[in-house]
Amino acid sequence: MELVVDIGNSDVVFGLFTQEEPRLVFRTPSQRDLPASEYEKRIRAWFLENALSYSDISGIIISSVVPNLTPVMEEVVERLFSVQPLLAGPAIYKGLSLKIKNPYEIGSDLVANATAAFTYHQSAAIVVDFGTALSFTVVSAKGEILGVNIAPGIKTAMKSLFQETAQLPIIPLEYPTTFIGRDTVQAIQAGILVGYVGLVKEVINKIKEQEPGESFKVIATGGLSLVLEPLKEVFDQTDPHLTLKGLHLMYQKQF
Ligand SMILES: Nc1ncnc2c1ncn2[C@@H]1O[C@H](COP(=O)(O)OP(=O)(O)O)[C@@H](O)[C@H]1O
Ligand SMILES: CC(C)(COP(=O)(O)O)[C@@H](O)C(=O)NCCC(=O)O
Ligand SMILES: [K+]
Repeated sequence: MELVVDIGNSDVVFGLFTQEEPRLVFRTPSQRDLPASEYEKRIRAWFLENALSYSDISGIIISSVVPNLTPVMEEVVERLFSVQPLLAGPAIYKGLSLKIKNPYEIGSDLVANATAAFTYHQSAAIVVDFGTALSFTVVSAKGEILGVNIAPGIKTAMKSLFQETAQLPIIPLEYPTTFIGRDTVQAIQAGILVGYVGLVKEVINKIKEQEPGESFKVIATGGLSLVLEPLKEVFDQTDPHLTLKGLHLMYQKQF
């Protein structure tokens, strides 16, 4: 059984794989200042709750877009499982070519998204990841990563509005039923959620305009991928575990 670890800016997500779909997934906040012992405690609790045994883990891959947490998590999994983890990075990006300036700059989570999209669909793809950042990873029909677009994630935009103003509250991320806010919560929901639907559509349209020869599948993933209901019709597929699955594929492609 393989353990896949996706260290994002909001959460660390762990997935256990024996086949294409993860058997179990565990999500825990990615706090940059926590010691290894705290993450070890959380993984131990997860294994205990699910009656899993450490010796069942035969391989591990870690993707991290939070450099401080990379050595912490490497230390934890080596100690718990006595397995040397593979670290997702340019040395193991197999099967995709990167048409970007610097392969070390792109987030390994985004390469994992592209790997899964291209492996499953064998077509050009735009992967929209609704994480701490909102990202668009563009893959050609030849399996080249053409580039990435990055905007603040939905929750990140909402939190920064709260932090930068005296009177605006944190609001539930629910798509509004009215587009003219009659109280502050409605006003922010209408501004952010309706605005983000437009942002996503416009970025996808511009990507398509720039690459008229490609026929893109549009795939959504990330913790907030279901929040913008009107985008359902824009996405060919929504897969909350796409990044984990891409990392698992990346692991398998090494052997
Ligand atoms: N099922 C869910 N429903 C609502 N929010 C979620 C869900 N899963 C994750 N989230 C939230 O979505 C946000 C983005 O999560 P994620 O995509 O894991 O971000 P990152 O990869 O940047 O850590 C986080 O604030 C997370 O708590
Ligand atoms: C774009 C990201 C911030 C997304 O991270 P996430 O929202 O999943 O935490 C991350 O992939 C990253 O730090 N990338 C490096 C910059 C780049 O991909 O060009
Ligand atoms: K992510």
